[in-house]
Amino acid sequence: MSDIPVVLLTGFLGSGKTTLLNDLLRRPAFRDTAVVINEAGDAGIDHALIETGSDEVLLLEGGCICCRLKGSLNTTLNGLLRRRALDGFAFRRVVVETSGLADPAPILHALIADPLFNRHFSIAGVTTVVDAANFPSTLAHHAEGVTQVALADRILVTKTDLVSPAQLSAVESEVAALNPLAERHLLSHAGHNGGLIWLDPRQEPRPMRRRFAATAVSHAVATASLAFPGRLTREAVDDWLDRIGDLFGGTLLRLKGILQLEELAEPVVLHGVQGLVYSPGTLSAASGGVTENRMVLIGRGMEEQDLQDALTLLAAMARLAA
Ligand SMILES: Nc1nc2c(ncn2[C@@H]2O[C@H](COP(=O)(O)OP(=O)(O)OP(=O)(O)O)[C@@H](O)[C@H]2O)c(=O)[nH]1
Repeated sequence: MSDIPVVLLTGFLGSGKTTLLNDLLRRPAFRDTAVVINEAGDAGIDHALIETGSDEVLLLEGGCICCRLKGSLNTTLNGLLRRRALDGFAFRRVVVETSGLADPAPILHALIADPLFNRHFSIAGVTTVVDAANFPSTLAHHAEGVTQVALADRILVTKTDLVSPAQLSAVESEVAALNPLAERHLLSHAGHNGGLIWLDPRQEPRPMRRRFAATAVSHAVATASLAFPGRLTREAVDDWLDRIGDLFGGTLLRLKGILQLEELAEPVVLHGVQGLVYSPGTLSAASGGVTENRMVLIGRGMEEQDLQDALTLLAAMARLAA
């Protein structure tokens, strides 16, 4: 997979996204990063990153590219590709800082649905910043805050310096309940850990900590994951995707999988968001050596048992085809 990896950086208003980004952009290892910023209502970002720049795309000191979101994200990313071809703006990865009020699901959905995006880019994960000091009130009042955590591959808890150990532990429990599988990091000052925004570029779903994990969580977000042996046919996978599409429709927020297909030596990566599924390609043996099947499902407003049943069905199909 030689596409340009794109990380979505989400997190509620004021959680510390820009602080982390500023830190990331100062690191030599991230010189060739393009940053897309959703400007809507984000006055602070102007000061922090683009200051007086009136151009939509700005070459930052140190070599990173900073770009304001104009129109859709897809248009902006394609504009970046054009600038790369015309002006030689070289970049090898993209971080998209979403607005603090954004639900990442429709953003991922729009990217996945765009053939042009899939030709040039691939989704390298969702990093969500959680403000330890304000998380309880964010959860109580803003549904976007729930989805931002539920869909994350990596969660960075900021402002741990502003809360007591008991408060922090309550926040950690809430976060773990919403998303038991995401990698979590506690930051005492966000700016010192910007590099954590970036996920493992292998773009695979995170390894399962347990062979089977399914959790009923608050806010009606359920997560289930399964690692299972065997090989599947393409037809079996299509059939399973049709079935879970009929069953869950838009309530299935996210699907991530690595599947071993009968026809292919290397495992196939699957991404799905709100009913739409795509495969960015195969995982080379060099980038992980995954020999089993892995699937993660995240849904909203459904029974945990439904997700478990869907995964059990897929595992049964693999056994039949093995
Ligand atoms: N004490 C403390 N302050 C932090 C930490 N991380 C960020 N801040 C502060 O929190 C405030 C908001 O940080 P930003 O980085 O602007 O947050 P943001 O998520 O980009 O905010 P929006 O643009 O509104 O979505 C700033 O004053 C930061 O200095 C942290 O870990 N500890």
